[in-house]
Amino acid sequence: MSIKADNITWKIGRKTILDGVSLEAPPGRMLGLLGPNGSGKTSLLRLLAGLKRPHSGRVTLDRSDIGKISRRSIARRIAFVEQHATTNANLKVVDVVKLGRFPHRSIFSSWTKVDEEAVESALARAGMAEKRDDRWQNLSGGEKQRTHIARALAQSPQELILDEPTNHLDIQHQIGLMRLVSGLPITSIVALHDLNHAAMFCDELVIMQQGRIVASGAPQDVLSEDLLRDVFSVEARIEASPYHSRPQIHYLK
Ligand SMILES: Nc1ncnc2c1ncn2[C@@H]1O[C@H](COP(=O)(O)OP(=O)(O)OP(=O)(O)O)[C@@H](O)[C@H]1O
Repeated sequence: MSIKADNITWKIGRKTILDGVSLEAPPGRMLGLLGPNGSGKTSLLRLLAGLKRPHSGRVTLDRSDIGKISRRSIARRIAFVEQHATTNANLKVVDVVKLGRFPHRSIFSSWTKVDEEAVESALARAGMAEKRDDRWQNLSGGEKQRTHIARALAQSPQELILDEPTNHLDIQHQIGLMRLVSGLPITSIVALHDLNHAAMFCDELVIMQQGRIVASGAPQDVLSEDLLRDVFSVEARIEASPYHSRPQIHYLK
C-alpha cells in the first residue's frame, strides 16, 4: 500500500482541472506521469502530496485519508519537489539540505548522527557535496534543482514526488537523476516531459490528457504510435531499444 487516488475531481472556480482520476503508485517502484502542457500533472501531484484537497473522491496514504493526516506526519513520509521550488533565505547548500531533516526532529532534540548521515548521503547522491558551502542564490538553475532533490532525499521519504525534476539539468545529470530515482527502494511519482527517459527508467507510466488518465501500465504496453499522435500530437515510430529493450521513440521530422 502506498499513495492512492480514488476517483478524484478537482476544480479551480468552475473549471474542472482533474476529472475522475484514479491511480495507485506501485510500492517501491517509479511511476512516470506524462501528458501535454496543461493536462493536470502538477495539479495531480499537489493533491497526491496532500497540499490540496479534492472536491470529490479521495487520496489515501496506506488506506488513510491524507486530509486527516497531520502535515508533519505527511512530511515524515512524503517528499515533494515542486516545479518552481525556491528557497527564500540566502542559505548555504548544506543548510538547505538540512531543512529536509526538519519533520523528523523536535525543538528539543539535538542534531544526531542519523541526521548527519542523511544529509551527507543526500548531498553526495545529488552530486552537490562539492558545492556544500556555496550560497543558494549563487547556484545555477540545475544546481538549485539538485539541491532541492538533495533536500528531499535528506527527508528520508517513503514516497518521493518530483515535478519535472530534470527540466534544468544537463544531460549527464538528467540521466544521473533518473538512474538515482529508479534505483531508490522507495515509491516515486515523477512528472516528466521526456518520453524516452520515462520509457527507459520508469516501471509504470500514467498518461494524462485534459485532466483525465487516458492510459496506464508498463512503458511497452502504454507507449504506442497512436497514443503519441492522439495525446501528444506528434508523429513517431517506436521500437524496442537494442540497448535496454525498453521502447525507444524516434520522432519524425
Ligand atoms: N491558479 C489557476 N487558475 C486557473 N487555472 C489554473 C490554475 N492553475 C492551473 N490551472 C489550469 O489547470 C490546468 C492544469 O494545469 P497543470 O499545471 O496541473 O498542468 P501540467 O500538466 O502540470 O502542465 P505543464 O506540463 O505545462 O507543467 C491548466 O489548464 C491550467 O491552466
